[in-house]
Amino acid sequence: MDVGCITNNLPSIAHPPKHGTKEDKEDEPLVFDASLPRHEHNLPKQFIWPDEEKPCLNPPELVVPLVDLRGFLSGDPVAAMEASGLMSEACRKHGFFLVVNHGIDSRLISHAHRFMDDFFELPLSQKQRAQRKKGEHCGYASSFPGRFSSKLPWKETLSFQFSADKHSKNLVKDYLCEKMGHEFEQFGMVYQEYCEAMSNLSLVIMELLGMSLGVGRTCFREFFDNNNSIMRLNYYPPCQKPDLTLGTGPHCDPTSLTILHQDKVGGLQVYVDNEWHSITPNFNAFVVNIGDTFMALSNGRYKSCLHRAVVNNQKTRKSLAFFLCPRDDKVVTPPSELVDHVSPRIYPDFTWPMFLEFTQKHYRADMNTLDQFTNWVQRNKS
Ligand SMILES: C=C1C[C@]23C[C@H]1CC[C@H]2[C@]1(C)CCC[C@@](C)(C(=O)O)[C@H]1[C@@H]3C(=O)O
Ligand SMILES: O=C(O)CCC(=O)C(=O)O
Ligand SMILES: [Fe+2]
Repeated sequence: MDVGCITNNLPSIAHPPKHGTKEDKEDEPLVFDASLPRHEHNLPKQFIWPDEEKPCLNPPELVVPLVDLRGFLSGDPVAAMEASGLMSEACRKHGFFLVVNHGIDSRLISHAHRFMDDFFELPLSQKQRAQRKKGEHCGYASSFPGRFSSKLPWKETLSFQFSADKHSKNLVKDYLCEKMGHEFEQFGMVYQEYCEAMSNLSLVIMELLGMSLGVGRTCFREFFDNNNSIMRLNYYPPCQKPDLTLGTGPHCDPTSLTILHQDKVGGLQVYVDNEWHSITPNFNAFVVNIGDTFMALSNGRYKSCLHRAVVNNQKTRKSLAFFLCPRDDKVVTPPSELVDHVSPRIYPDFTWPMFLEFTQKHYRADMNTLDQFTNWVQRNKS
């Protein structure tokens, strides 16, 4: 896919087409309002994915390595070795692992889920106070009609920036209050606290990843110290034809590391050994996966893995995804220990803002994003 795939002006489903109508109305912007009556049996064609990408029924469950952080967090060197070894095995194969005993208060996680319900159940006009603008990654979006001309995801999202810089302590809260109004002060505070917890957990994981790659505990921790990350709330309403569409299409995360908490409904799937596998929800665990940017940082040793989200016809599904990203001025270059004549450089130097702009303005992230970005960087060099 290239720039041509990104277009806009789609028919509305805010007033669902009458049953059986062939053509949707082409004259209104598409809005996807979960509060609409869910009698819609004929999905608008833009939500119907090609046969080769439609979800498969009852995929096998992926046995995901479960990394217990308790020992490492209490300073036990043997536990640290065990944890980094488990991560190494997972990251060389499919890039996914679970972390438990992470030290994050379960009440904070529950509040974050509850406030998601409060937000996405608001009237559409209120959610649109935070409407995502064309070319930007923050804000409220529903199925991205303004971005893509087909294969629309069956979801609503709210995305916002988190900065670990000490001068940006209230960035999340201030953004959400500015967009939604000061009655969202508590909403903003919960996600400010949640993002701080995610950032701290990311740095712990980066220490273990550094150890597992033999570059030491501080290498990646320092690289992501003042991270400038993205928090995304994914809200997947029930769909009457869940076998025809996807909540989030197949992709590798372009970011560095994703820490995801999914609710008990389930729907995350990972492509391993040429087959889709489900990841069973576990409230006490975060699902962690390597992204494209960390794959480049590791000079290809660790894999950014293809995954997607399916929907169902009974229950709304929610997931909270924290996408770790380096500070804007950091150059993504693998540590020298990971580059030699046996393992030459695979990807060019880049900064995260360059890669993010590529995904927001030039290319819809899928399973080839990093390779397409590499080609784009090289074409724009000459
Ligand atoms: C940098 C990002 C772009 C996306 C959000 C974060 C990390 C994951 C990316 C995404 C989820 C991959 C699938 C396609 C996408 C358009 C989506 O379905 O939301 C991607 C996000 C985006 O470009 O908004
Ligand atoms: O909702 C999920 O389980 C996965 C979402 C995802 O992969 C993403 O937002 O990048
Ligand atoms: Fe993802």
